[in-house]
Amino acid sequence: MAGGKIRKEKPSRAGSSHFQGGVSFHKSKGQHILKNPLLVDSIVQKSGIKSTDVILEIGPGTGNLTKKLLEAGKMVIAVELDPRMVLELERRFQGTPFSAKLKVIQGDVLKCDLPYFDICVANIPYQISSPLTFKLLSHRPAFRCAVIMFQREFAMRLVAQPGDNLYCRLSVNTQLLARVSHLLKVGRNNFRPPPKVDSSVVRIEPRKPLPSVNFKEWDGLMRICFNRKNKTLGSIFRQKSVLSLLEKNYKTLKALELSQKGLSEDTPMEMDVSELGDANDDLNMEVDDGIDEEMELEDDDARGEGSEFKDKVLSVLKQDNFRRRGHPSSCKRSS
Ligand SMILES: C[S@@+](CC[C@H](N)C(=O)[O-])C[C@H]1O[C@@H](n2cnc3c(N)ncnc32)[C@H](O)[C@@H]1O
Repeated sequence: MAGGKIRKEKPSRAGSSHFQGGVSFHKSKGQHILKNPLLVDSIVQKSGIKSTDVILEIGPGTGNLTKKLLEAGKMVIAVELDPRMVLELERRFQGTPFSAKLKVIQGDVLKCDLPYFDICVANIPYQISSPLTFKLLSHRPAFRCAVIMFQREFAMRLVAQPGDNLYCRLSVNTQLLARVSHLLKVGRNNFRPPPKVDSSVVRIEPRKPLPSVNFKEWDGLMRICFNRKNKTLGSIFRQKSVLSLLEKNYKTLKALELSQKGLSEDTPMEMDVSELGDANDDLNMEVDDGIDEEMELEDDDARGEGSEFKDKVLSVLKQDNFRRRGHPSSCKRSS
């Protein structure tokens, strides 16, 4: 498999601590190696690996976690972007009983086809957190669970519940597809070189079966709910632009229903759920799209032309108590 483009970086000073086995670490590739063996043991133990498991490791680096995974499972498939790390990894296990159990794929995990695996255990480069999470969740057949080290804030957003400050589109979309739980807080000094942020290990267990939802439509709805800073659901859904967008989509849906085709083709399994993860999730929580100042319709205004649809939306808001108040982070989950 082709490797990613390697950018030349200034090597660290000889003798600095940012080396292992003669390999220097590149922060731009998220190379923060786990240096605390007790932490590695704890991650492996909490993963619940069975001796029959095929384990996927993303970004094995110099192999500190890989070694423990090889001891615990039947096979480790490790996807690593950096050819220097691949060489180091192969050198480390050459001539040991582990070499037959290890398959290394050199390349960008976001671009390669993943093989079958039972469980994923990884200390990943944080810049690919969101697309990787949704790539894993769209993988078929679905795996049993993933135990992954994330940047602390990203991890807290994954597990956030309605009412939490960090509850966002990422929380809703992930929890739609998987059960997520926080396993372990990890301080920055457990890594070499230490990153600027703290980390957390999270368990992700795909829901089986997946809820019967058209993910593209769902994500569109979530973008409307969460992308506007400091807006309540009540005011978002009373905005002229949102109402007319929803009405347009509603009419398209009705037209499709009438022509009796199109709908049954969009079963959830056929949708690519990897589209639910985008770069924004890794960088910031909310996108202010600049239409916050748009006029909200008063209920009477909203009942003008095409009012049947607007009435529907307003009645849903009223019914669920979102007419005036209720930021998306305070909406209650039904499951
Ligand atoms: C945080 S380090 C983890 C290293 C090792 N697993 C450990 O815990 O000590 C992340 C690793 O992912 C690799 N990496 C970065 N981007 C990647 C990508 N897109 N696909 C696969 N591996 C990647 C880096 O080269 C690095 O080895």
